[in-house]
Amino acid sequence: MISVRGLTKQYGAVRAVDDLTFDVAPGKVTGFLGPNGAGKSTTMRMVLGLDRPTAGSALVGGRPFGALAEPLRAAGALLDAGAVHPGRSGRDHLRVAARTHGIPQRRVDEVIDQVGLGPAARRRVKGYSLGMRQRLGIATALIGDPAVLLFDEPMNGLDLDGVRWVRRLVRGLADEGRTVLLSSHLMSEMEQTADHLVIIGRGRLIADASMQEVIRGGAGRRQVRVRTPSVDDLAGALLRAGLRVHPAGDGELVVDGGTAETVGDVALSVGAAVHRLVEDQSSLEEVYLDLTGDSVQYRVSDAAELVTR
Ligand SMILES: Nc1ncnc2c1ncn2[C@@H]1O[C@H](COP(=O)(O)OP(=O)(O)OP(=O)(O)O)[C@@H](O)[C@H]1O
Repeated sequence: MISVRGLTKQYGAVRAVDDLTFDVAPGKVTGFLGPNGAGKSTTMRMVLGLDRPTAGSALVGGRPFGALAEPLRAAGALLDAGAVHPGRSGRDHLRVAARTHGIPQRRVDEVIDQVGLGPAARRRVKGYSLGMRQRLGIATALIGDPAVLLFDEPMNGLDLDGVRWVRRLVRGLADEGRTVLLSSHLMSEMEQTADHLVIIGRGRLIADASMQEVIRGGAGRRQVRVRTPSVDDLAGALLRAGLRVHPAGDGELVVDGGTAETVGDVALSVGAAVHRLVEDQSSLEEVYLDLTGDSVQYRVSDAAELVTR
């Protein structure tokens, strides 16, 4: 369990994290989302005691990370996969991490297997691809067999296979009852992986809800597609019920704003047979863009303005 209360970080004039309060529960994958510069990494660093909060607190298992007797056993993290001594082999890096934290050396080979580093573990890190560095970073996070895991952009630099592997890995870790906080800009991956979402913008909390709730919250965009042999009757009844209706041809209507239940009930009330009824939910990407639209710090249009100045 991670508990964040009133967490705030001020860097000079920049309020990187602004009065954040949320919990990350065990047994779930919690996605941590926000535009560039929203404060995700700074929050994770404060959870791990790598940055001192200006105000508020971040606790791991009820205690500040810095106060934990065996920190790597309590929480493991992938923050910056580049932060590894380049002259060491991956295996040596893991051996040092294990030795420093009193973790049995057998864990080194276990995590090498777990992340699929294989024979590459004996090669120097400076020859690693970004994907191999990510795997090593994840192995380091796992070495203490921790109850809490924080992964900042673990899919960066991974190919499709690697991305799917991370998805299965984090799912498995959550299913074992661990607390998993995962940041990623890959919305479709997040939609498939996370159970719960914490969304921030400009350091502030925008949403803290289950994936279902967040996506349903985008219900303004929800559309229902209905096919009926009685297009005119049904369209008229839906309009009278206050819904917006667009004919989509081939006996199909697209209804804005309603749910499958309301459209089905209206059809029943006018005796219109329903041959197909589908609710198109917004994608996480659409809902996310709506939610964070006001808090995006850097926009393509801003960059274009800078170039033309
Ligand atoms: N050490 C620092 N000194 C000064 N400002 C900082 C420092 N670290 C972060 N910031 C600023 O704090 C804000 C939040 O940055 P942070 O890296 O936490 O965002 P993020 O959500 O992780 O972004 P990204 O998705 O781009 O990784 C940004 O405006 C950033 O420039």
